[in-house]
Amino acid sequence: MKIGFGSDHAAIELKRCLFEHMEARGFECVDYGAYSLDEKVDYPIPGRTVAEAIRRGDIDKGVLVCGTGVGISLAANKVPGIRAGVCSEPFTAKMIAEHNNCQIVAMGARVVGEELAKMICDAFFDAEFQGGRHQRRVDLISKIEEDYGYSDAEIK
Ligand SMILES: O=C(CO)[C@H](O)[C@H](O)[C@H](O)COP(=O)(O)O
Repeated sequence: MKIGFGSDHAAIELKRCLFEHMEARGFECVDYGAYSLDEKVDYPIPGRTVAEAIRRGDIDKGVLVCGTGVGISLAANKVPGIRAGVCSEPFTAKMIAEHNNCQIVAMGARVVGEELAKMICDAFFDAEFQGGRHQRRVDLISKIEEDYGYSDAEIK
């Protein structure tokens, strides 16, 4: 499993911490920025970058962090086929994998501390999509993209 990491300026340190944690667990990890504490990076940029990397098949899943996790997940969720969920505890992280088949877990660096964030990551990556009735619901999410005509849009 190859995991992509992205953050804005507010969450660079948490991203680094989670990157090192998942790398130590044996996952192949790729850092898509932000890289410097000196530079402001608007959250839609890393959110879009990581989501598009998943859509292209460059990586399998992603971890996105900004101040709250909300802005960066909103951006990622605009990319067709991508499902990102914001989590501030491990139970929801397990559920977004098992029920929602999310490819991205998002967190807020101004919301969760490092140890809790690691537990959230572990819960997400240790869980598997359960299919069954959940597949029907995920398909209904995809149908929204189809009905609006952007499910097969090319990456610009
Ligand atoms: O987008 C956000 C909320 O969903 C994030 O919290 C951002 O990190 C935040 O807006 C950044 O704010 P800053 O005052 O520019 O550091």
